[in-house]
Amino acid sequence: MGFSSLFPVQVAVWQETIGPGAFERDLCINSPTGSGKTLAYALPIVQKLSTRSVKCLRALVVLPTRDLAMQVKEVFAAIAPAVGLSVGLAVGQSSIADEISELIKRPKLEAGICYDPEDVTCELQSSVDILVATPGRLMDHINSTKGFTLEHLCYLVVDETDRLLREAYQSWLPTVLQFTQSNEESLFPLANSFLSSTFGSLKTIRRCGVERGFKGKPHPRLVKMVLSATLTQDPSKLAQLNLHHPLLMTTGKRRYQLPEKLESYKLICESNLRPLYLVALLQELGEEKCIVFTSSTESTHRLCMLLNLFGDLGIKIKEYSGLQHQSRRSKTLKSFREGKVQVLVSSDAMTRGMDVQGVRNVINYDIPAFIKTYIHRAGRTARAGQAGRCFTLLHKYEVKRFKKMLQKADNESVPHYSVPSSSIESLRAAYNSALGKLKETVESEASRKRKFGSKFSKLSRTKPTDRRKG
Ligand SMILES: Nc1ncnc2c1ncn2[C@@H]1O[C@H](COP(=O)(O)OP(=O)(O)OP(=O)(O)O)[C@@H](O)[C@H]1O
Repeated sequence: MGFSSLFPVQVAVWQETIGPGAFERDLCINSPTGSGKTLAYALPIVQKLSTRSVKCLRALVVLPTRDLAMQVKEVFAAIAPAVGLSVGLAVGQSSIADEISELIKRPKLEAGICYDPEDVTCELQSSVDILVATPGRLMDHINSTKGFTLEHLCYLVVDETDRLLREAYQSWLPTVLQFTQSNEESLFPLANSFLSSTFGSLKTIRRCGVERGFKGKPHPRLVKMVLSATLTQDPSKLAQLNLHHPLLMTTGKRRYQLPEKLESYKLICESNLRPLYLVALLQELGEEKCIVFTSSTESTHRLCMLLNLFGDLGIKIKEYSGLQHQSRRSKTLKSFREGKVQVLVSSDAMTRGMDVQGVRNVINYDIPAFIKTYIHRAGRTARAGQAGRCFTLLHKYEVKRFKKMLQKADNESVPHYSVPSSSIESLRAAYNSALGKLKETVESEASRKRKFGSKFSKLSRTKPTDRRKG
């Protein structure tokens, strides 16, 4: 990967896993954004699985979004093949059938011998050792994919834990924990005897061990690593993970920590002039890659339209939000990574975990409601020890709240950043004209939607008749 040394969190996790800690405890890792948490868990898992002799699904990494899962898969893909391990992705990017064919190996068709695809006794095997998944697709495979089993799972990583614990996501967590319980408490006692009679089937036997540290826990137990830059320390939430002697690994005394080389600034302006200040700031930042965060998908859409109606700013600006289709979002992200787009206007879809090289600036167009959100948004810059800046546009009445919020991350003083008033004045005419055009665009978009909506409802009303005809 071109890295010459490990980052502190990677060294610490290595010590607790491959080093003297020997994976004896589950790990709760709270380390700032961009500190290298992905490799911190990927390295020991790959190291540990490098000696395996039979291929089966042994490590599962769960992430809240598709883009994030794809990013993490790339990290595993960079190191796992070197030791003969395969990595799979279950995020719903392709059809379920395509995904199944990537994840499950069917027995080879020998000359003259056919297998019955409905025959449950024919041995289906995992094609992957490590699976990176989003909760929804994971549940689809657990519920319906033949041959998909968590029976042999040894490692579970819950990345962006606080985000994943916030929602049930079809009860993926209790389901995974249930399927990795001791076999002695198996919900399907008959399945065990059936499986053992199947020729050549592989079994992982989890027993309630009596060894030191394993009392009352199945052994080999499922090792868990949970991570975030803002990891919850609420015991009632962490209890859902059923952790084994959990060890909290953290960089500072505080739960919230900003990257060392991040500089935070505030820009004070009237609410109605925010777009003007934003454009003036973007012009000052020039060609530098920048992410502008808004508070909702709708305001992301409107702001991006407005910026693009400003006339030729000489900056390529695109929208990235949960309102868009995944393929469109992925395309935009690719262009941003490649530097073909300089500014991304984003809703909180981009807030967590996304790692794009060379993002020098983050702008909070809307003040984040919580320090957690500030940390994750700001953390899209100043990654991997690089310098970065986070600007927050504020109304004067918001300054006090903002200061209080940043104190939670030990950030006492946030300097003012001012843009020259001459820049603001020179943009006024373009702003007024852009506002006029925006109104027209929004109206025409709304009427297109209405037309499409009525066509769609007409279609759905005619569908049963068509079906009857057909
Ligand atoms: N040992 C290393 N040397 C140099 N760069 C590294 C090293 N480890 C990781 N990186 C780089 O650091 C960047 C941040 O890593 P990563 O995305 O894992 O951070 P993170 O801690 O998970 O951040 P977040 O909390 O925002 O998800 C990535 O671009 C990664 O390639």
